Amino acid sequence: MSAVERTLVLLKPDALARGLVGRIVQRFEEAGLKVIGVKMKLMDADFARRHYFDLEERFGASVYNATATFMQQAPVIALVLEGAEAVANVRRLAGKTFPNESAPGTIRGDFAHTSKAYSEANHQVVANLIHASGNTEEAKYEVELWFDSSELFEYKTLAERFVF
Ligand SMILES: Nc1ncnc2c1ncn2[C@@H]1O[C@H](COP(=O)(O)OP(=O)(O)OP(=O)(O)O)[C@@H](O)[C@H]1O
Repeated sequence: MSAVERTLVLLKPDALARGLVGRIVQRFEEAGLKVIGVKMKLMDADFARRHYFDLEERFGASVYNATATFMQQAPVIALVLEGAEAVANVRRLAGKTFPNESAPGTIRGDFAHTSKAYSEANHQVVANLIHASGNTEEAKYEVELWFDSSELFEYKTLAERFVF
């Protein structure tokens, strides 16, 4: 079933360090997605564990530790995006986990280039610029983890909410 959905995006420390915040947000806006929530936050170890609660189980302790440490080294920008099938569409715009496998035209494919092999040789950190919720269940969990409902903008009219 297709629907208007909300999804969480994190602009990771490499996106901020490289000055790509505006260009990445522009990609989502150009695709018709609306920003309905935004904040900057320095994650602590507890919050990183809550955000990446299944990463250690999926990829092991070294990937978890490297990712959690990387995400805590500088603030990230969290966005809630709203649009038609926003979860899958944001993943499509983001590209694959490893930027070298991401098609040109995607955010990771256009603005990054490193590979799994490079990541393995460099402390298991993949500089892939953004996080995007993986599915609708994860999106619900992550939006509620990062934002209070009072921090999200509710579009009041169909014209405001319309997604192209
Ligand atoms: N093999 C790996 N080596 C290094 N880091 C990894 C590896 N696998 C996953 N990660 C890190 O964990 C994050 C989450 O992994 P996941 O498989 O959910 O990736 P994704 O769905 O492409 O990205 P994200 O969930 O961050 O949007 C990745 O974005 C990356 O930062």
